[in-house]
Amino acid sequence: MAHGHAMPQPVALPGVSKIIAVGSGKGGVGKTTVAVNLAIALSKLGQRVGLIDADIYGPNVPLMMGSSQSPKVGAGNIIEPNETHGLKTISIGYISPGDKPLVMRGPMLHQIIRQFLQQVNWGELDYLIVDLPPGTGDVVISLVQTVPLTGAVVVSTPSDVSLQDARKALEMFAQVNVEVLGIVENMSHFTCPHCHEVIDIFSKGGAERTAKQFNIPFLGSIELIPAIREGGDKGLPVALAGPKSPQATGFYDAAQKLMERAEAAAASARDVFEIS
Ligand SMILES: Nc1ncnc2c1ncn2[C@@H]1O[C@H](COP(=O)(O)OP(=O)(O)OP(=O)(O)O)[C@@H](O)[C@H]1O
Repeated sequence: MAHGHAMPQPVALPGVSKIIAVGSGKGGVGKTTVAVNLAIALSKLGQRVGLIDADIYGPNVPLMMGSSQSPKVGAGNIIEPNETHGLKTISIGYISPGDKPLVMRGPMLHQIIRQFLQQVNWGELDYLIVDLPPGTGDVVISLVQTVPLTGAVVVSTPSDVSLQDARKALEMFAQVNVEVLGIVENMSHFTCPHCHEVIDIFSKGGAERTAKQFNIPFLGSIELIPAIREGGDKGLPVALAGPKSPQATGFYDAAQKLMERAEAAAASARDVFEIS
């Protein structure tokens, strides 16, 4: 380590075994929908799961989770996360609700991310999922400076514009040394409920091809289904219906694959730690 002003070293959160960031590059591709449903699927598969809404400017997790209580702050300024649908969650939306835009500088953003990680009473968790904001890497930098990440999931639609941004997200994670555990293709195709014809609204298969090209696991595709949007708007994500629900199976398949990848990544990180 060089002398002088050393970069802050990330420190693991006691009790939290894996931290996974969900990013997309492009907004509106369903990143929060995927993060929330993956988190619920993991929890229904027996994992203890927390969810951080790291989108400070446009927090959507409270609406999608149907939770809005202000979190309690206890001794030592420790924040109690909201417990909804079996998950522990924190969002700036719980603290500053309403539609007022939040204006803040970079250091404040960094501070909030640190607080969400270190000052929330997460307890024992198998997975802490972090829903990243779309766009630039500010929050990712705050994250990697604060805690060691197990890896990231990149969400994209199959359209070329979305994939172009997904590739940027892949490069960003590579730059900060975060392993991408997989790509999820969202809004993959639409099955007409009347004629059962499959319509590829945003094209199809592009995310899988991108995954192959970058040698990254493909975690699966999620159909464009009105019930997924309705579930999000009502605060009752479709994954709550369990793995057998036709609308939720895509999320459960992706959650299973993610668990395998995350276990492998966590195990190899432990090996490196023990050797060094
Ligand atoms: N597979 C899907 N089928 C139907 N609707 C979907 C699907 N995925 C997402 N949506 C809907 O698309 C809209 C955008 O999704 P979401 O808010 O999750 O995107 P996002 O990428 O997190 O956006 P941003 O980060 O820019 O706020 C929401 O209304 C959501 O319910």
